[in-house]
Amino acid sequence: MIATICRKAHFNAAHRLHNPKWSDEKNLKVFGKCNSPHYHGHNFDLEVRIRGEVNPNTGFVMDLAVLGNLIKDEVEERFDHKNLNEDCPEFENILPSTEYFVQIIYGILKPKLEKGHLLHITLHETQKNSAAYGDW
Ligand SMILES: Nc1nc2c(c(=O)[nH]1)N=C([C@H](O)[C@H](O)COP(=O)(O)OP(=O)(O)OP(=O)(O)O)CN2
Ligand SMILES: [Zn+2]
Repeated sequence: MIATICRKAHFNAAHRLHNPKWSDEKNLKVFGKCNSPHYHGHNFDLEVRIRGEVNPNTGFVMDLAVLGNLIKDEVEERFDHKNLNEDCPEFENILPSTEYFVQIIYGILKPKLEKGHLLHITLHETQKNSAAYGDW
């Protein structure tokens, strides 16, 4: 039997949307208040879904506590209370949009999973804004 499990996590981070290839005027026009040179913060909510075969001996696709620790060690420790533009090498040449951020988190977690486990991530930047990326 195939099932999908989900673990949620939460962290805070600051960012600024600014494309260095553009003038300050164009950045302000495109990104508006998100271009503020003083940055702004978000309370990010993360949903990590794993799809795979249910192990008949445990009833688990994967132990959710193990998945929780993986997210804590690899994602929360790395990004919580960080300035994405200034503190995180992952964003050195990448805009810290939700679309790119969710793809970066996928790239961090995917190699840590068992072969055969599919991964799908949703990252909520605000209660209204989110992006998703994954194997399905
Ligand atoms: N496709 C995307 N659009 C936007 C992103 C993004 O990551 N992907 N990010 C932002 C900003 O980070 C911004 O901080 C949040 O945007 P916005 O919805 O304008 O802000 P609010 O939550 O304050 O929404 P209100 O409707 O003004 O309450 C922008 N766009
Ligand atoms: Zn923002």
